[in-house]
Amino acid sequence: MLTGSEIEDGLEDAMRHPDPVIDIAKLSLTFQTNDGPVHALSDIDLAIEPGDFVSFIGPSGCGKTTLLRVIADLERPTAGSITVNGVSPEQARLNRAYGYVFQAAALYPWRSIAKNVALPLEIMGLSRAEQDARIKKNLELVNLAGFEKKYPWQLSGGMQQRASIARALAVEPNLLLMDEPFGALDEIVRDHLNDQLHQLWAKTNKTVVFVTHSIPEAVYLSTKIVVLCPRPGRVYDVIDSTLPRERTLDMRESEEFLKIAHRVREGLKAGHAYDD
Ligand SMILES: Nc1ncnc2c1ncn2[C@@H]1O[C@H](COP(=O)(O)OP(=O)(O)OP(=O)(O)O)[C@@H](O)[C@H]1O
Repeated sequence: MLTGSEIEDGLEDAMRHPDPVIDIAKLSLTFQTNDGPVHALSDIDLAIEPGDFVSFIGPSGCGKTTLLRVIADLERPTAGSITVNGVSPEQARLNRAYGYVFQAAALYPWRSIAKNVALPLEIMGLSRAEQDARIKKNLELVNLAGFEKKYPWQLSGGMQQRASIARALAVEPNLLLMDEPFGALDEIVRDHLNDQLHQLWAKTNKTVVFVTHSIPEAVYLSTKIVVLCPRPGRVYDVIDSTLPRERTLDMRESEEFLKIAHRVREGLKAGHAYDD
């Protein structure tokens, strides 16, 4: 039988080393195409802890979206293993473990903002009262309270993207998967949304996996930055951020920020050199 102090030690250890939300080992994915095999992902090892904000960054074609799609069970790996919340990606998808945000807001133009957020909740068969409560809570979280009755075309691009984040959050996942959600927006709007996303993450304590091409965006938002390189798509570097969890946009001028950005840039350069 375990003694009290052994149980305490075990609990402390579990708090220090929580079970990863995403655990990837020796994972590869090869697409078979008419032009021959495409090695989109090769030998990926990665653990993502609860509450992490992880960015995948790398040049076009290095497998960022494919890796996100594997986590979401939209692609199946050809080798290796992956668990999401301790179960297979398929089971995690069935458990509605994650919300997925695409590059385009992908809102239905004939539905109001509230009705767009409600869509997955209708599919889940939630009561009307529960749907209304979740719509209200999540639109408030993304600062869109008061826009329930508007249609997507009445909102700016940034607001539409916030609405699509509210829709992803409405299923109450512990994991948010975001594929270049701000890639199509101008820099000022993007800065603003990065700030809001950071606050939202800090408030909700979700685990976020975020695909980006932008070094400042990755460094500003992430607790962990995964630098990928192409042909075959693989992990070149994993950087645990030394910035405090609380972030402000003016930190982007700090020495620490520039040091991390430099390391990401070096990784991207080295990955390209392999390709040339
Ligand atoms: N369904 C598919 N069939 C065949 N090849 C594919 C498929 N999906 C992706 N690929 C290939 O796999 C590789 C990785 O693609 P992926 O879209 O994951 O890269 P990415 O890093 O997200 O690129 P980008 O930054 O341009 O979005 C590329 O060579 C791509 O052409």
